Amino acid sequence: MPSSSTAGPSSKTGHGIKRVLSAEERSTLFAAVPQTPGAPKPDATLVVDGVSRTFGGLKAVDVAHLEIQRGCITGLIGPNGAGKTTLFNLLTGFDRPDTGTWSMDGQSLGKMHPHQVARKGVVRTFQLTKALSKLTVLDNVRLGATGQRGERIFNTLMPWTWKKQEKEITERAYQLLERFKLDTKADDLAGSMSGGQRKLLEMARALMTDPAVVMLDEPMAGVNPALTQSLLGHIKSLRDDGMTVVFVEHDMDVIRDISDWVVVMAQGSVIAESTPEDLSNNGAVVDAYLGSHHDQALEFDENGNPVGATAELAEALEQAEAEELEAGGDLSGPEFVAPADITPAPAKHAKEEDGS
Ligand SMILES: Nc1ncnc2c1ncn2[C@@H]1O[C@H](COP(=O)(O)OP(=O)(O)OP(=O)(O)O)[C@@H](O)[C@H]1O
Repeated sequence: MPSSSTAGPSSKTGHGIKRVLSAEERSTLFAAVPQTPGAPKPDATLVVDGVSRTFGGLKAVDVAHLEIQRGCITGLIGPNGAGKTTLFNLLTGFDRPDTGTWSMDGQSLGKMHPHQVARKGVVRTFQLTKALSKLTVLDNVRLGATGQRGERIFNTLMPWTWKKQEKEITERAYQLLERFKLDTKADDLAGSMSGGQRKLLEMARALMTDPAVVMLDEPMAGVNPALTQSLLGHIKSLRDDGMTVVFVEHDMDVIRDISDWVVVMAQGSVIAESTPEDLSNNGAVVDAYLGSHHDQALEFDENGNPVGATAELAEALEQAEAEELEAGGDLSGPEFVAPADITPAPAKHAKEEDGS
């Protein structure tokens, strides 16, 4: 494993090695990384090799090689169904691959259950939050602690061994609730919280094990704009505490705002890697992602007729359909593909369009 020469302060207080890098160090570091799929990183913490997962006939994930740089925020993007969540599931023990190996700091994480992966220092949150609505906010966070002594039958016979630990767990849960400004809600039922607050709760729970790598699956989904900025700040603060963050996101503004590096997946594979600034110059990204993205902004006039880039897109589609029919083709089948050279309108997040 290559080790960093770009050293900021490093620590090993929780699991794995944490390294705090300044903005300048991060930008210098990535300036030297080739913008190609599977690019080696100067100080990779997670390394994935040949990981594949098939559902029926569909290859949901087929990642030949991927390295995640320590102490930085890596954004993972790709069209719906690209395999992002499945890759998260595989790497964190929630699913089993058909092939492949992956490791953190040279230690294999394969064939482990999620709580074992968490003990090694890699935690994740879910696209749909998994807060237990009938438990209090505090208890939800406490559940993030793994390997409590009281869980073992032998230890239940010796309450003094776990009572101390119980107290420590509760104290840590309170600290995390304070960090996410949820401490005033500690005794509320999790079911009473808003979508955004649940995302914060999930992050608090994930931090209970003091992880080195935090994987966030669409942390902004379903969050109202007022909380978005606060969530973004919290994600940056994870990195600023030396954690490595990998997060899935569809909103390109968010990706550009907080990612140090972006990995692009399509049809299960990593098809591009890039700095956020260079994303829109990458042809593969534009073709595979922006051009087919569900949040692509469509514009219509008051009569419902497409205008601007949307009109061009509609016209190109009509022409492609006409050509296909003229050539004796059939538009009902899945094999009909719209031309790739249609210039997409700039991607825009749905929440901007509906004004919510
Ligand atoms: N348990 C499953 N059984 C069958 N097919 C699955 C299963 N999980 C995922 N898939 C399929 O695998 C492919 C990849 O799905 P995945 O959810 O990983 O994509 P994604 O990039 O996370 O998409 P999105 O952005 O919509 O969340 C999709 O075609 C999906 O339908």
